[in-house]
Amino acid sequence: MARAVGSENGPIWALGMMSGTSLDGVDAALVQTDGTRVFAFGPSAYTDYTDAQRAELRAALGQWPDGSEVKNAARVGEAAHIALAQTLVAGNPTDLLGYHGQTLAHDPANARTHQAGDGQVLADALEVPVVWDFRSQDVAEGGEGAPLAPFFHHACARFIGAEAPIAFLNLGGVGNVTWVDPRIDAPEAPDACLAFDTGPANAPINDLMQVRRGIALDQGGALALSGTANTEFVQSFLAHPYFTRQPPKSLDRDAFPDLLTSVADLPDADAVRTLAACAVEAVAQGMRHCPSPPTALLVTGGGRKNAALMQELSARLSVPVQDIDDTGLDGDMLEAQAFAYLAVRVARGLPTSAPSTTGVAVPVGGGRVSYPLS
Ligand SMILES: Nc1ncnc2c1ncn2[C@@H]1O[C@H](COP(=O)(O)OP(=O)(O)OP(=O)(O)O)[C@@H](O)[C@H]1O
Ligand SMILES: CC(=O)N[C@H]1[C@@H]2OC[C@@H](O2)[C@@H](O)[C@@H]1O[C@H](C)C(=O)O
Repeated sequence: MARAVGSENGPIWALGMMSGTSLDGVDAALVQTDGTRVFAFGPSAYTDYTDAQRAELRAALGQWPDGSEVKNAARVGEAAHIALAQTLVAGNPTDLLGYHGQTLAHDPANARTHQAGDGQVLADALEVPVVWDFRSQDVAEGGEGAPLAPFFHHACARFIGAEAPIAFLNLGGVGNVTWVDPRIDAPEAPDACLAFDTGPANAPINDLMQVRRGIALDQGGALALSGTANTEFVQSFLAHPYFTRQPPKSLDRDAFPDLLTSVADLPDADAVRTLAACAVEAVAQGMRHCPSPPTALLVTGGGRKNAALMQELSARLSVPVQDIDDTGLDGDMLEAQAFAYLAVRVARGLPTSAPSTTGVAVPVGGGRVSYPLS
């Protein structure tokens, strides 16, 4: 029965799971899709990593599969994903799983990307076929391996009935933008999407809060709102060659390793406000690459709850900036839903990225499928 997943054409229920770069926890969400259209969104769930789990994952950041901390990280990640998936699989029909795994290292220039864990372990534990290792094929064929959510954004734009170009901004640990034209049917068509990572977003803010205040994030952006950005620093940040590179382009979580030390002399509030301003300016630079002005910028990911980021985005951009939840989509679950959608595309032999989304030479369907042994 499991092997029929790829040969049927109708909608099925897929459970997508994502553990993002901010290392906060795991998102899981069900989507009913045929790999082209979204038919319905199902229940979702989230689990925070414990401090111990987060520390074990963090210890493996930057490591490749032979790294000394990788086995631990894989075990921790798999266990957290399995426990969360069980809560959803038990009560909901689930035909397929999309398992992204924690990105530990990402180096598309050298055709390498590494997400922790093994889909076979999940398939066996959950008794559901699992699509995983979504990014390797893309980087092997010359792509950036990221972002991969753009095809799903295209489907979402059509789901909400958008009739003109619209953009999605994910403010996770890293920021990424997808510009989509929903009037074009196939997301892999050359003019349907343009996508790229904008720059650091919440990751440096979280890191700073952790180092200076011993807390995980700047709740609501309150601390940033009480500070003032150091514009000189923001300008020097913008001189980084990443911002003049043409998209598609992607970033590793720690691609700007000097950010925190550079704001070391600023008071906490000014330092965090400066990092927020950097994230916003990176988006503003990125928006210049859009083929046409979008009708709106729909902000998804945890950063949409940071009022400093949202206020500055609105002030800085000429397009309307909107919390994606206002459209009826779920900004907390969009990435997990993306990997549900992409899993079905992989199972059905449809591409998951294209020259316009990752810079890959031709549209490519990444991902491996593991079937339960029993
Ligand atoms: N209420 C809030 N106030 C301020 N910031 C918040 C709030 N909620 C979440 N965030 C920020 O958003 C982050 C989580 O966002 P999200 O879950 O979208 O990131 P991610 O999926 O881990 O990263 P990525 O998309 O880069 O893989 C948190 O680590 C925090 O920085
Ligand atoms: C290599 C990797 O895991 N990249 C993530 C990260 O987090 C945000 C941004 O950087 C994006 O490129 C990507 O994730 C989303 C889900 C994507 O592939 O669309």
